[in-house]
Amino acid sequence: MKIKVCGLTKPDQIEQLIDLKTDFLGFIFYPKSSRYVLNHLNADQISVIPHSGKVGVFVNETLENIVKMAEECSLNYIQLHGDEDENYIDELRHSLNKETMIIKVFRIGQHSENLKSKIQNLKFNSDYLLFDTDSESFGGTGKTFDWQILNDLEIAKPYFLSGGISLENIDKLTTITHQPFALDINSKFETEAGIKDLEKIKNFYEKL
Ligand SMILES: O=C(O)c1ccccc1N[C@@H]1O[C@H](COP(=O)(O)O)[C@@H](O)[C@H]1O
Repeated sequence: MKIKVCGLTKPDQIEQLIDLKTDFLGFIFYPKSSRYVLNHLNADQISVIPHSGKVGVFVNETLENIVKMAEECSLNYIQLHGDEDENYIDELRHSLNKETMIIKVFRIGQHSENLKSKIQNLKFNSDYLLFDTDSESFGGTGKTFDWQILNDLEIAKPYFLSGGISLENIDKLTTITHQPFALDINSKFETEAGIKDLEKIKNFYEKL
């Protein structure tokens, strides 16, 4: 199973994660987040990171800004973490470089009764799905959702599992029938927002 480490802000930590063969490096491009990458790194610094799994996380951002950031930062994946609809994704697809993949997020909360029909009716114009816990801040809360909900869905795309994944709950992964393509870890592996605890991440790799 692949691993994405999200919310990166520090060049030395990015280097260490590359040495650990981390599959995806996640950068938050949501200005309201405490992990907003452009407060720490500029576009050139992100662009030269030697990795083919650079993911930019956006929340209800304009198409123009996403395309600009994708180009300037040489992003390989765009993670749409807001309320972007299928028309928006179609437009984005046509505006992005052909090699750039799109990950559409479904935030699962208390009002997710119609999630099943939403997923079943999708045109699936994204390349990947990502399931995270819903919250007012959109993500990065460290809270999990009930993973059993996934057992009730037909998931027609490879998906990232996210939302409060930690060393403590990773054992429960076996209760999910359709296994994730990748695990997305973030706030449970930090000493403070945007600063990763590399020892914890190494333990996580060993536990998998
Ligand atoms: O991390 C953030 O600050 C953030 C802000 C807004 C949208 C998404 C964000 N992060 C994403 O949230 C999930 C889960 O994180 P956590 O493990 O619950 O802390 C992850 O996909 C991040 O990409």
